[in-house]
Amino acid sequence: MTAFQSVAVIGAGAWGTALATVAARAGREVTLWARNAEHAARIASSRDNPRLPGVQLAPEIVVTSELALAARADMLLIATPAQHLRGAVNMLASHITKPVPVIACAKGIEHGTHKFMTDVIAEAAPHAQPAILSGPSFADDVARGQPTAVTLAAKDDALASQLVQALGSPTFRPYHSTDIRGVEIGGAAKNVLAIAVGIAVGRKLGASAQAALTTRGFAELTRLGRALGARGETLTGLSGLGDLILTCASPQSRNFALGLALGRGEQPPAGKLAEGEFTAPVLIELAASQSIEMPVSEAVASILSGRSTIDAAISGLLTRPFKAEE
Ligand SMILES: NC(=O)C1=CN([C@@H]2O[C@H](COP(=O)(O)OP(=O)(O)OC[C@H]3O[C@@H](n4cnc5c(N)ncnc54)[C@H](OP(=O)(O)O)[C@@H]3O)[C@@H](O)[C@H]2O)C=CC1
Ligand SMILES: O=C(CO)COP(=O)(O)O
Repeated sequence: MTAFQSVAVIGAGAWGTALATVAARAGREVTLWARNAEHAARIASSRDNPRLPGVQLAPEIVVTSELALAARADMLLIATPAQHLRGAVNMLASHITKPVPVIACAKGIEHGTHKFMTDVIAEAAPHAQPAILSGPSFADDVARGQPTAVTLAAKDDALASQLVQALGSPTFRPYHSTDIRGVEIGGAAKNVLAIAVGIAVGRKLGASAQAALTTRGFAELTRLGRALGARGETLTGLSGLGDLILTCASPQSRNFALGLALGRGEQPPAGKLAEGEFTAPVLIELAASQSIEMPVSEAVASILSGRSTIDAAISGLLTRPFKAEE
């Protein structure tokens, strides 16, 4: 028996829809909230979400645009884009009058404030118990019940463990942790690094370059993580190295796909959320504030902002002074 019988997922996108399926598979009573009433009604009747085509939503999942209805759940999963998470939690705040786990499922760092998702939750909803869920998990794979493992971190280890029990199943295996910041850094940075690797592949630099760039990207992710107090086992775990490996190796990743298109000189896929595009500028601001070098992320930010061409950025990385590996 779980302490959390009912789950509400806020944000009926690809990831929110997949997470609703996860919670239903785990035996929870599930409500999926969409901000748009028409979108909610269409999903409720068709059981199909255009943001996750080909996946039939389980009949027992309630789909609504009524926030008060969703907010009644024992635990809330926030699956909006990272830059919109504050807005969503602000809307929920008046409904959260007692301690309720609010799990950030978005991967990013807030523009302007440089805040990570759980800090945004804490600010926007003081009664919330913030947690973060992140790891190598494509929504389509998860929704189809393919085996997936992620990290779920909360400040309190017992709470993290209870949340794992509430959501876990043989095909969705969350590992609990108390290293909230370490989990958040991995999920945010990997999206930026995936754009870089996608560019390299789009430029046909070869599999060796793809491996080198992924590895050196992990080195800078680790540098920032250590500076912000992340644990080694988190950075080398599912939410760090695990998600980086996944996202840097497959065009199924929208961030990798964005980089691939840029590298090929093509238009990026339309209407697809690539969080790394939004995270890049704030990630390098954060790194600079910690005096941490993140050359790969810097290159991505300069390409995306138009400050540098792809060829100049690649040349800049390849002509960096030789140094000891760390
Ligand atoms: N897709 C994936 O494989 C995975 C995604 N994630 C993370 O999940 C987060 C969401 O991504 P994903 O679901 O893929 O993105 P999608 O683009 O598929 O969906 C985003 C959802 O957020 C909603 N939304 C947008 N703006 C707001 C807002 N201001 N307030 C409330 N809801 C809003 C959208 O509503 P509307 O439809 O009305 O526009 C949409 O339902 C990202 O941070 C991503 O990194 C994590 C793991 C896997
Ligand atoms: O976070 C994800 C996989 O873990 C989804 O990756 P993209 O956002 O790059 O599609």
